[in-house]
Amino acid sequence: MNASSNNYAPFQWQRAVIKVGSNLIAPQGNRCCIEHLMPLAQFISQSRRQGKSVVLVSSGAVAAGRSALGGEPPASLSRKQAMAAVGQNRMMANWARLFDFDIAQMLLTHNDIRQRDSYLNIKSTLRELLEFDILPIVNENDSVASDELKFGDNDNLAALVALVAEADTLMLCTDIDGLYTANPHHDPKASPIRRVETLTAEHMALAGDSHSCIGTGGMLTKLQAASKAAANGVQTLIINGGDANSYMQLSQGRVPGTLIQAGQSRDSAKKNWLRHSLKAKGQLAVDEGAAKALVSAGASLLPVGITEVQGHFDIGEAVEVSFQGKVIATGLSQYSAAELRQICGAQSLNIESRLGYVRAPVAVHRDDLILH
Ligand SMILES: Nc1ncnc2c1ncn2[C@@H]1O[C@H](COP(=O)(O)OP(=O)(O)O)[C@@H](O)[C@H]1O
Ligand SMILES: N[C@@H](CCC(=O)OP(=O)(O)O)C(=O)O
Repeated sequence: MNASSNNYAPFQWQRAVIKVGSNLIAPQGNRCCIEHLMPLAQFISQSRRQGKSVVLVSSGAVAAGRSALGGEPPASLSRKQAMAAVGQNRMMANWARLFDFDIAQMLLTHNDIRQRDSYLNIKSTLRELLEFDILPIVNENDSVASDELKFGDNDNLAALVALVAEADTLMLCTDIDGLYTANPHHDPKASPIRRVETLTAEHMALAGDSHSCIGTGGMLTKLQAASKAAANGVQTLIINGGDANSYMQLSQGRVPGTLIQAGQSRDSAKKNWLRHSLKAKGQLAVDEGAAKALVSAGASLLPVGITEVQGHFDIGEAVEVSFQGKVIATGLSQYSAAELRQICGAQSLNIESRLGYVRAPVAVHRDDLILH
């Protein structure tokens, strides 16, 4: 299972979701501390200057808010939620001090990602923020999420954000430099595992709990997140996020910590998902111009090119796109069938006058569409 990182091609990434654990945000479990975040903040700034894009998933709200509510570890869910309400604010203020560009806060629950309409809203918001070069900072909406609405841990949340944000890489920044053969805090003989081609039950069995009472999930949730990411064509790095050397290695194309490779390309993962997991609920017939734009120009489908809407579907459901009776693409609709019937054939500028609002300028966004 162990391998040296030296024999591999340089490490590359273009869009990463970087997740930072509570242990780095508030190491003593009560106050935000900037010390461990400086190297990461510099790495993010430098990567953005090189044209890469980053979405940050930041834990630490509960730990950062603890001191305001007595300083003890939370004894109940409501205490934890109140701590998060205080700490989220502190944490964002801390991040704002580290960057000289705009940052944006996005607080999500599991339900928000599960539900089709809010899923598309999250996706569109992320797209807009990244287009304007704003750094999205995501956390679980701890003060509203009850158990059944919760992700519970930010490693798995970050894996889902990586899919929604169309990232190629998930970086889990923690207080240890990667996966070891056992928890090194308990076993001095533990040795690091540098590269994993395919995660197996054997790897999962190596992962134990967190040694501190600040982090949630320990190594197991990181491997679960990596497994989700790999299945969707996203590579995962587990690194020591407080160590400037990790980022230096990354900027030299080397792999610090543990790299868990993607199981397949992102394109084929997306194709499989759209083809096999989602059943099309309707059909959109399009004119020749729209068909050409989709097939030859890699464009999104605009309402103006739709000539007919068939079936009953809701926002975010899958639809087939056909030209002259032949299915040419499948994608997720930004509008319901009823809405599309009102705006088909209309220029995007006229969506508002027909519907009274504009959810999106396109009917099916290119990122949510595969060609047949
Ligand atoms: N096999 C393992 N390899 C490395 N760390 C492990 C392993 N098993 C358990 N751990 C624990 O996981 C911790 C990291 O997880 P956690 O404390 O939840 O961090 P974070 O707050 O960054 O999410 C490590 O500090 C270590 O105590
Ligand atoms: N949403 C919680 C973090 C939960 C969590 O997964 O924490 P961690 O294991 O430190 O990433 C918070 O902000 O405190």
